[in-house]
Amino acid sequence: MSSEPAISVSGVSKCFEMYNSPRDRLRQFFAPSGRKYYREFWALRDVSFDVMPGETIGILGRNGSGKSTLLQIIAGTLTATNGDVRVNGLLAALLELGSGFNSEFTGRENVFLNGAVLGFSRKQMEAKFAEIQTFADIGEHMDQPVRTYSSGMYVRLAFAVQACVDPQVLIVDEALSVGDEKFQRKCYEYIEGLRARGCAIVIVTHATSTVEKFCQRAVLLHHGRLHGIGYANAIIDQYHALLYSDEKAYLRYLNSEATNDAAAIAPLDVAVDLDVGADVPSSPEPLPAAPADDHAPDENVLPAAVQETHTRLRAYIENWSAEDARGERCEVFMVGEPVIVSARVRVLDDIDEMQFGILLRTVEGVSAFGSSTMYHNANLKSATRGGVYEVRFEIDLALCEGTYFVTLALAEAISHADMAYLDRKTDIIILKVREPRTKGTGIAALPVSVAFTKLR
Ligand SMILES: Nc1ncnc2c1ncn2[C@@H]1O[C@H](COP(=O)(O)OP(=O)(O)OP(=O)(O)O)[C@@H](O)[C@H]1O
Repeated sequence: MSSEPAISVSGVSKCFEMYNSPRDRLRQFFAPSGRKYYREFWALRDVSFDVMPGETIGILGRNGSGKSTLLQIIAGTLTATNGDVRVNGLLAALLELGSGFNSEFTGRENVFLNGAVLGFSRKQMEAKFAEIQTFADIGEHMDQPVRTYSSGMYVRLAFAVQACVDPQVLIVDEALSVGDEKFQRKCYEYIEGLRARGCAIVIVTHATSTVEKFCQRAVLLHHGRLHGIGYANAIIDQYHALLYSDEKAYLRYLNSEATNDAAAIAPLDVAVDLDVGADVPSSPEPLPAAPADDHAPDENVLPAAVQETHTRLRAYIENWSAEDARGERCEVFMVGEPVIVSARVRVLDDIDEMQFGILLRTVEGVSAFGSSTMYHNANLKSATRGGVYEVRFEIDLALCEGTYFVTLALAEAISHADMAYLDRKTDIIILKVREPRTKGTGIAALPVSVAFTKLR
């Protein structure tokens, strides 16, 4: 494999011109030079990093932090205001749904169109077509216009085209979350194969479990700046600290990480533009962590993920499960049915006070519900070294039909608004919520009564 970076992003900034009205846009068009009828909005500021061949890197960041803008600049569909991006080899990109296909053309025609954009002749695409068709697995829809496709079919075809051209660089923007879970699995397997062949891959996602499973390194963007770059686990921790804790906890987290492992994380300008408003909760929320396959690890052996991510482990979560009201392990529930999620906390140090949090998220990573022992005045007090405690959440699943992922988190409560994370288990339980007859859509299954009344 080449020692040259497959992607080199250096000093990239992107400024968007924000107009208050279409009139201002027109005025700007005719304005004398120097006169500005717009505000500048810097979506990216001075971002630099390299991706090596055979490396998969995840881009994390809150909504609006600049992830998609960065991907579009790497993919060449958007130009940077300052800085430079170099891509070494054939680049394939799965950007937002809708980009790349002509909706009036059939799937088959779009395959050839996309191939041409990627630099392949018709003959070369003909040779690849059977593989693309098998991968996409959309049957006779291949000869229908893509405007008739469901979003799942669309992603199947888009992924099949981009992946089967055997790129040296692959850019994926959340696109995979649209397909069904089986297809997502197939895509990730394919991505692994590409990576093994030396393809450099950049994935933007809100699902930290995806970054954890597929990426060696990750980048954290915050307000368009690069806040961290390093091992995926370390950046996920930093991302969660940013998402779920308050400013003090985030800064303390960064300080402790900087002392523990200066090479793994390179926090930048944190204090300058830290935004503690908007979607940051005022009190601590659950903080997710590494998924583990083993639900009941050997009592004396620490889970590998825990050993990796915590230099000084003081307590950890083990033996988690989801049960129905009869106490039986269960994955499929009816809307409104109670689930009992339980877990054990193994304590390795005397700890004054701990809170345990739970977070339910959709497949797309949207938080559906979170709670914590702190919210219920049920924190674990005066836990002693060697102790094992069980925590149980009984939750009525008032959620619309869908698949939800449960994350568990354990934190030391330092003061009411401050905490330090001890362990997290990200997306370790799957709950499938079913409804025999649809009564609502979205996430929350709110009680509804509705009726027509005859007035005349
Ligand atoms: N064409 C545009 N004109 C003006 N502002 C834009 C434009 N495109 C993006 N932005 C702004 O730039 C910022 C970064 O957007 P971007 O889509 O890159 O964020 P993101 O991290 O991908 O967000 P999300 O997680 O919500 O997809 C946002 O504040 C967005 O509103």
